[in-house]
Amino acid sequence: MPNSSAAALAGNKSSGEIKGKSFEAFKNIFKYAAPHKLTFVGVFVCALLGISADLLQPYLVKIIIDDHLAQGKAEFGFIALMAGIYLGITFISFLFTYLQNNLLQFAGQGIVAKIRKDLFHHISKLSMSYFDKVHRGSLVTNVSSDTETISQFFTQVFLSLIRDGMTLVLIIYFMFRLDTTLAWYSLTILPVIGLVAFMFRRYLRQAYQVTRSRLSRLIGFIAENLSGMGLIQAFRQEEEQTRRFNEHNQSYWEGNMREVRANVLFNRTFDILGNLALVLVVWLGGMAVFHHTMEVGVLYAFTSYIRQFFQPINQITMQWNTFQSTTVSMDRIWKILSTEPDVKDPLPDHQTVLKADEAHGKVDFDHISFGYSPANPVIPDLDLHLDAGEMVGIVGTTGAGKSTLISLLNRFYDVNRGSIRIDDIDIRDIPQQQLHRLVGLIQQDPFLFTGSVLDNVRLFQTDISREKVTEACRYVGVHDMIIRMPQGYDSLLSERGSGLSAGERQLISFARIMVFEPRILILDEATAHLDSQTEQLVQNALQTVSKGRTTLIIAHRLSTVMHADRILVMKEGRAVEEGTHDELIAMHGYYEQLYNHARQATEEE
Ligand SMILES: Nc1ncnc2c1ncn2[C@@H]1O[C@H](COP(=O)(O)OP(=O)(O)OP(=O)(O)O)[C@@H](O)[C@H]1O
Repeated sequence: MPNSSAAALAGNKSSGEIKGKSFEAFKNIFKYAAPHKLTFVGVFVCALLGISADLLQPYLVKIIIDDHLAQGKAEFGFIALMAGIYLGITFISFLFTYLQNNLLQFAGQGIVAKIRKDLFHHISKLSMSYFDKVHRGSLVTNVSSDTETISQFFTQVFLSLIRDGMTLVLIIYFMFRLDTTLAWYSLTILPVIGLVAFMFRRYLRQAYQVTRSRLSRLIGFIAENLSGMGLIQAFRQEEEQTRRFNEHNQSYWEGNMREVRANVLFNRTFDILGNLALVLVVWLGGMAVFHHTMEVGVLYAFTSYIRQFFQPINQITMQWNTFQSTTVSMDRIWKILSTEPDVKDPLPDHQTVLKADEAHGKVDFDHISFGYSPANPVIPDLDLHLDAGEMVGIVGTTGAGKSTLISLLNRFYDVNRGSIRIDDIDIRDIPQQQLHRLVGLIQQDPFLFTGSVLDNVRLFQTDISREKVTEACRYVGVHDMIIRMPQGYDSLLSERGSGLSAGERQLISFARIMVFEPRILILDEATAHLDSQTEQLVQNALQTVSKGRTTLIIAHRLSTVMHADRILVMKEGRAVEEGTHDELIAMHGYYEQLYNHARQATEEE
């Protein structure tokens, strides 16, 4: 995964450019560590004390052997004192290692929690055009596993660099202190270690990347299947999907096994090298002891150090993989954090305040032009004006640009040419938060959050009272249904409100409108999925909700818009006809064709 993503991220840029970008990402993500500077100093001090205590132990035994036992001095008091000091050192090592781990976790988790918070907040501010381009699944990966990789960097890689780096330096120091010649001999093994580490590193990285990419494919497959479960069962695809799942599962298992085998091989090779070094030390040191040029205690301490010498090297090498995936994760996260939204709030001195309770709701689309790619306009030129409180229906063929018009009024995108004004104020001059309080949107499939009915109606704004919510629900005719639920308004709705019918979900979204009272109301195919009986219920609610609000209704079913004050007929991004239902029928034009077509379909049904 890291490699392919890095490649995707880099596109066809030169490696110099990529390195520059990675460095920038590293620098910026590292800024998150700045507030934890003191904690890191604490980690460093604790690590130094913990490791020193660890490495003093063989030295202490050396003193006991050489200065006392070998000299034939068997002073019980002294040995007991040394044993006490040994125990004390063990306790100090435990204490500082414990403190160092806790401090590092505290800083690491704090850093990542802040990155995750900023990332989520930033993503929620990005424009719709961004979500058109980016796969949502990869954003989920960014927020979950990329931040987790960064967490591993601060808690594991960083720890390894500090702890294992210092251990190595101190071991080398003690070895040279004990016997310079034997220390030099021991270090001859270093180039071999370097070569083995280099060879394995490449192989391990490849194995790791393969496993990661197979895992994300497996996760993607599960997510896709869960969201399409209804369709899978309806088309009896269970067996086929299980077969495909097994393929993904098997391939992930194989990748994992390859990674495990490579890891075991690498660790065992290191063990063999460690034992070879030990044999070398015992052989050379034994000879020296035999010829009385070295004390037995020195040989004991040396063998202890050489045993400990390989572990930190092994650890640092293993962390290299995590370090590489961290670079990729930091790149990806920084790429998101540095993305500017296309739709921006006005600068403070250009802002115009338009509060929902003070606005009239007059809307003007002044010769607007828009295309998702500017070269390919979906709406070439549209001029539409809505009076305050007017209800306008928009009909037209699929792809005529009706939903696009709504997205533009909500400022999910900005127009390429012309302007949209509410109460004569360009919507680009209104802060987006105010604009979204002014304009209420009801979509074909209303989005319900996991939470109680109460919170879904008031959108988790606890300052809105239960009474206000109940009143709104009564108003739109959904109260009776809610109180029949086991916990009434406190009943928990599952993901996207899957426990409710389409009509019930729609009525709850109408209640939201009543609670938030926007001046302008937009319904985008709000009744498309409803049977005619439920549609009637929703129509009644609509009459209630739209009273006194400027309302824009997009509908395929002409019955939904027939009673609007005015109907606009759109074709290929242009308004081709306009008038009341009767006027449009009298024109014998495109609307009449749509109407006759719809009537024929109803009769056939
Ligand atoms: N996010 C997008 N990115 C690129 N093109 C888009 C996007 N959304 C819509 N389009 C294109 O813009 C055109 C207008 O789409 P729009 O959804 O506004 O039509 P519509 O009239 O609402 O259609 P329908 O009645 O089927 O919902 C279509 O050609 C569509 O393919």
